[in-house]
Amino acid sequence: MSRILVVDDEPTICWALQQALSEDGHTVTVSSTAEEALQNLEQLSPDLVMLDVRLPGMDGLAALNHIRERAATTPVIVMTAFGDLETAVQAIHRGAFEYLLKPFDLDQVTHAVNRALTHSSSETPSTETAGNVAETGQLLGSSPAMQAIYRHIALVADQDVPVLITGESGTGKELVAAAVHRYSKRAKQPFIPVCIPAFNESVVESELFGHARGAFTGAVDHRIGLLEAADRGTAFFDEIGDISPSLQVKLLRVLESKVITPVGSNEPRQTDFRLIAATNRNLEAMVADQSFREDLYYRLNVYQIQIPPLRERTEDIPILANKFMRAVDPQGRVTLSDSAVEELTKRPWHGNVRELRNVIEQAVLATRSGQLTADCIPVVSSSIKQPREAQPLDNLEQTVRDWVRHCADSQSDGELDSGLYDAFLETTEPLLFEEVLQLSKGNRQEAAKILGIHRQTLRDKMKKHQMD
Ligand SMILES: Nc1ncnc2c1ncn2[C@@H]1O[C@H](COP(=O)(O)OP(=O)(O)OP(=O)(O)O)[C@@H](O)[C@H]1O
Repeated sequence: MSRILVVDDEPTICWALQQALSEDGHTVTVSSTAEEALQNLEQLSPDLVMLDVRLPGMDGLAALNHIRERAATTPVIVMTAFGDLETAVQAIHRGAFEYLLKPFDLDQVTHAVNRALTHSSSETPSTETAGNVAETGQLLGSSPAMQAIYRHIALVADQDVPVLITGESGTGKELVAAAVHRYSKRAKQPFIPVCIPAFNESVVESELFGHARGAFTGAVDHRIGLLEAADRGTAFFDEIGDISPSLQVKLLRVLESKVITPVGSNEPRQTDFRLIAATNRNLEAMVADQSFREDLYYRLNVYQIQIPPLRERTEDIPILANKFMRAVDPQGRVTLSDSAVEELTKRPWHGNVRELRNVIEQAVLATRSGQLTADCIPVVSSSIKQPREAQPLDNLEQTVRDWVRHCADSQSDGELDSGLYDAFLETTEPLLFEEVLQLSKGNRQEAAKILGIHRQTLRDKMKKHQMD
């Protein structure tokens, strides 16, 4: 079958790989250093190299460069137990076929090996890199979950496809989006965060699409919108699950055509941005209950990166906590005690890394000694509390939201006709009055008092709704 060269200094890994791959009929040779592997490369002429990153002497990434120079078409699977974002990106950019995280199960290995052996050389990732881009907003964490995220970022960065990042609030979605941009071919162009729900309804279109001079009072000049500002770069759409049905339609059109028309203009303009979207909502469920357009969902969700909540990767807490401490205490006067780490690991962190950062910053600023102990950690330091149980009011709120969306959806272009307010009152007022009249045992005066309106107003409204 095939000749496979395994380069790893851990004898148990070499043994396990040798057993599994020989069983599949491959001939396996093992080297414990990169130098030895490179010496034997030509003679062995392997069909595949499996290369560990941390090796004594020359490391795996440096060895990868030499392997690519001497055996350009031989696929290389890079393996690591200590992955960080830079390693993952470097491995993929230097032409690794796959990036496997240890510990791996043997099925995973067999699958990767088979794919690598049957790949066409065009599948090998490009070795062009976006250059050594500055490490701003560094992503930290060494948990398996974070390492898997580094791998996703490395694999998708250069592919220029839309990415959907999901995860609870404060898990680092924007940081991941920025990293995808930073390692992409668009890195030298702008990264434009766009949080549509944060805009006032009246300005959202001019913010997104720009406006022509004189389009409305105060529009003294032509102004380009955020989507045009992102031209040749990346637009990051935060909170995508919270945009109105009519904007969903407009956005879909822009994504399909890559053309925008500024408000008050009839000159469409091309814009070529890469789309990265993020949400803390369950978009699949929203598609199922028709509150999010299915066609838009498929357009956004070409590659998905899910970020688990911090409470599911508590291994990352010490490194994050230390980083946040240094931000407010650059001289390193305060240290983190074991009891503090233990306390931090127990917390539910519903506000995730953002909440951890706030707690740590407060604790460092409040501490009088050189050490943060468990009792220095503020108890409730964030407004984000345990999600409460669903209340009847939540259903009411949801019903109102669904009703508005339903009205918009029943219009072909998602635009709402006027008269929504009256239609809403016509549906809801009779129900409200009925319930309150039941409470007051039919006594209208009492009902009006409960409602907080005048008796005559109640009578008029009941008449209007033909409630006699
Ligand atoms: N892995 C990480 N390493 C270092 N800092 C992190 C990490 N994850 C999150 N942070 C920090 O936590 C804060 C929140 O991150 P970010 O804004 O990216 O979260 P988000 O998921 O986009 O939040 P939201 O859903 O509320 O918009 C930021 O200060 C960010 O720098």
